[in-house]
Amino acid sequence: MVRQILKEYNVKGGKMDQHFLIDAAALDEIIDAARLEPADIVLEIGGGIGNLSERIAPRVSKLIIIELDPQMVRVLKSRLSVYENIEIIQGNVMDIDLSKLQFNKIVANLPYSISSDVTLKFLQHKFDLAVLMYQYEFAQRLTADSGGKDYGRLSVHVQYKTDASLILKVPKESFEPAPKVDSAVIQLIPRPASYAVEDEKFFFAVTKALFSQRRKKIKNTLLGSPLKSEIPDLKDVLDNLSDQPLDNSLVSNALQNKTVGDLLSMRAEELSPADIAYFSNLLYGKKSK
Ligand SMILES: C[S@@+](CC[C@H](N)C(=O)[O-])C[C@H]1O[C@@H](n2cnc3c(N)ncnc32)[C@H](O)[C@@H]1O
Repeated sequence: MVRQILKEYNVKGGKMDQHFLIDAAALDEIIDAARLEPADIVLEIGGGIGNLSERIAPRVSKLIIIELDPQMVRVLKSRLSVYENIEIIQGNVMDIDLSKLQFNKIVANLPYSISSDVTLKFLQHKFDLAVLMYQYEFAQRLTADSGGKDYGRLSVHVQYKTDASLILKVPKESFEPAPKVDSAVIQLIPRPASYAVEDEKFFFAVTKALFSQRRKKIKNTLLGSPLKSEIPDLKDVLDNLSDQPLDNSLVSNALQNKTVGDLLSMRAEELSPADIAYFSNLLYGKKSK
């Protein structure tokens, strides 16, 4: 079906991250995961030839599609003309102010070159649920637990804001043209974190600093990081906190009965998002405001 459409409209794909999902079962699973309701307003990034869009539009009150490629916009307009509830915006999602659009769900087979930036952009907005296709390795990073190589800054950021689950692995053969790598569908459900963060901006800055040198011990990483510009006497602050016991009720199993000094001699990937929030709150108290 999708191959036929590509032929009919003479769409080759390959440029602008254009890999079209041809597996109907995978398309249906994406739709199921979005738990679409008649009142939903869905934002789709990269409509392509409309293979996801045509499954979304009949089930919701409105579908807003942002698509970069004018050729794809023409195909979308031609193929989806029967639906009166679709708004197509031609442009780069990274240049579009999403706060000007009203939507409560996001469904997209994303352009992989902007995976990180567009995900962080989504997380600045309010929405109920997102179902997003990523490159498989990237999807693993989003859902990774602390302790492994996939766990990093992005995992902390995404898991602080949402419950993130990998719901489907999609092999490269499910796309036309096939990309070089496999993909996976992630469901994001925003919710308040179970731990407190005193200052979000500072928490993100600490997280970024912690993972800037993931093989080094935390103390050395921080002292060589831009965090020094936020806390000029960072070395003294860390030395003075060193003997302070961590609050067992706020930190993960890996940090039970440990001191700040013990934490500083660990590596960032050993800290859970809650541990990083706890540590960032400690440092925030020492930051000159
Ligand atoms: C992986 S394809 C997905 C197409 C289709 N939705 C599907 O599932 O088969 C990504 C789509 O995003 C579009 N695109 C690429 N970069 C974009 C950007 N920065 N903003 C909006 N759309 C973009 C491409 O033209 C392409 O149609």
